[in-house]
Amino acid sequence: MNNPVPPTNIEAEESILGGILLDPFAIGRVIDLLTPEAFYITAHATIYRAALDLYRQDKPTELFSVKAWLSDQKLLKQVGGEAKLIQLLERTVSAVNIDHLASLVVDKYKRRELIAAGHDLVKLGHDTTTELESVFDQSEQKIFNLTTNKQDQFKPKVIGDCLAAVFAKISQGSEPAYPTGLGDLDTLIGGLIKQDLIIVAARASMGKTWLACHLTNHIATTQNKPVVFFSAEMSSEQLTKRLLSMHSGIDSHRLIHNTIYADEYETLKQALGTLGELLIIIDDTPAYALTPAKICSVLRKIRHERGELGLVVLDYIQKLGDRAAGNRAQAVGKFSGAFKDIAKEFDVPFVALAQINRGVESQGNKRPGMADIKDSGDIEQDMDLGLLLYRDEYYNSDSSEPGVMEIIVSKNRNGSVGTCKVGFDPSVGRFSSLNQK
Ligand SMILES: Nc1ncnc2c1ncn2[C@@H]1O[C@H](COP(=O)(O)OP(=O)(O)OP(=O)(O)O)[C@@H](O)[C@H]1O
Repeated sequence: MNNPVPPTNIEAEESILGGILLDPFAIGRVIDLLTPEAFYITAHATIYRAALDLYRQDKPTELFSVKAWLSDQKLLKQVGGEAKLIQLLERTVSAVNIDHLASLVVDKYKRRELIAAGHDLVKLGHDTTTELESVFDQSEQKIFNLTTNKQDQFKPKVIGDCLAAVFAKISQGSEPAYPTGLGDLDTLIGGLIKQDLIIVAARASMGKTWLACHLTNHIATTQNKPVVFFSAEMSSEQLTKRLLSMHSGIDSHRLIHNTIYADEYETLKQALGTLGELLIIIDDTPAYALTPAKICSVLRKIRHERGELGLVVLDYIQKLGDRAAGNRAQAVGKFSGAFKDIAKEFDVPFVALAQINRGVESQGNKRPGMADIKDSGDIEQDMDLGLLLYRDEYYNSDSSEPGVMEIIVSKNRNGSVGTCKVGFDPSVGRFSSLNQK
């Protein structure tokens, strides 16, 4: 196979360096974007490194200083001597376009990185001594590292910059949180806050998925932003039927079994219309294939095509990863850490459902606590908000509180803890605020 010339933009590299030699303030405009590694020509990277070092020492980056620095480091000859620096300077008229030129150089650098990652993937593919799953994981990670701009997004900021951003948000009245539509819960938690990892935990069949459907539907309806539901538990068909049941009020079991009554068709059609308007995106990749890298790449694509995300939901955390692995708590902890990072990176609330240990059944008071979360690992530290669900009628058929779900706010980094009660109809997954009845 012939080796094509790697993507480069030598002219832009030269103009950037010329601009830096010409204008003492120019480097400050590209320093966050451009690293020395981004230059294809080694001599260019060395000259840029010299300028960076001078800039960090608060020294000018003009010809004489750069030449002196290179000479002191015995690098002047290597980069082509003083003649090279003069040539760069003479070819440049101004540094006015330096930011744009930097983005062109970075673009080519990332393409070269992609090609290098491609070669690594080929090597990984040939390495039959490594388990296929690990090969896939490593491959995804390589691409993930390339496509995330975490360094750019999370670079250190001086407090003045933080204050400016904070003030802009306050004066725009920008919403840091999305109401859940359940008044009492919103009073306690102040809505679902962007960048928070929210864990909704309960025993099987308590209503976690229904609550996730409610939040999905409410945020998609009120915020008009994409809500992405990763359903490792149910197929997209089952989940769609759940959402359709919420909208139509038609019993979910009958929808699941495709046995609706003739007089329900009209209602069904209306529900199809309203639900079809919402930007709810279901990803039912099976649990074994659903890695944080995969979640990120799906979210990145959706954000690119549809704009800022409103909510991410995952059903459910213990279903992911190698379930036969020895240390499940560690494995689950790895996921919760990754979900917190995703919430931050995408500036979105991330709701992850979680199972509760069976042990809670043997307690006198069957209301779960944080310690009851299965394979809890680091979940407790990673989460910003912990919601534990409890229904008395789940345990007592003659419960004095039928149709009521308790939402126990057991951890809340941004507000109070406590319990609120909401109305819940499990046949159609509808939730209501009891105080507003
Ligand atoms: N059509 C229906 N009529 C009555 N109850 C229903 C109906 N559909 C679902 N349910 C009830 O809703 C509850 C299931 O809710 P959901 O699936 O949200 O629970 P979950 O906590 O996510 O459970 P799991 O972890 O098992 O998935 C169960 O108690 C089930 O009996």
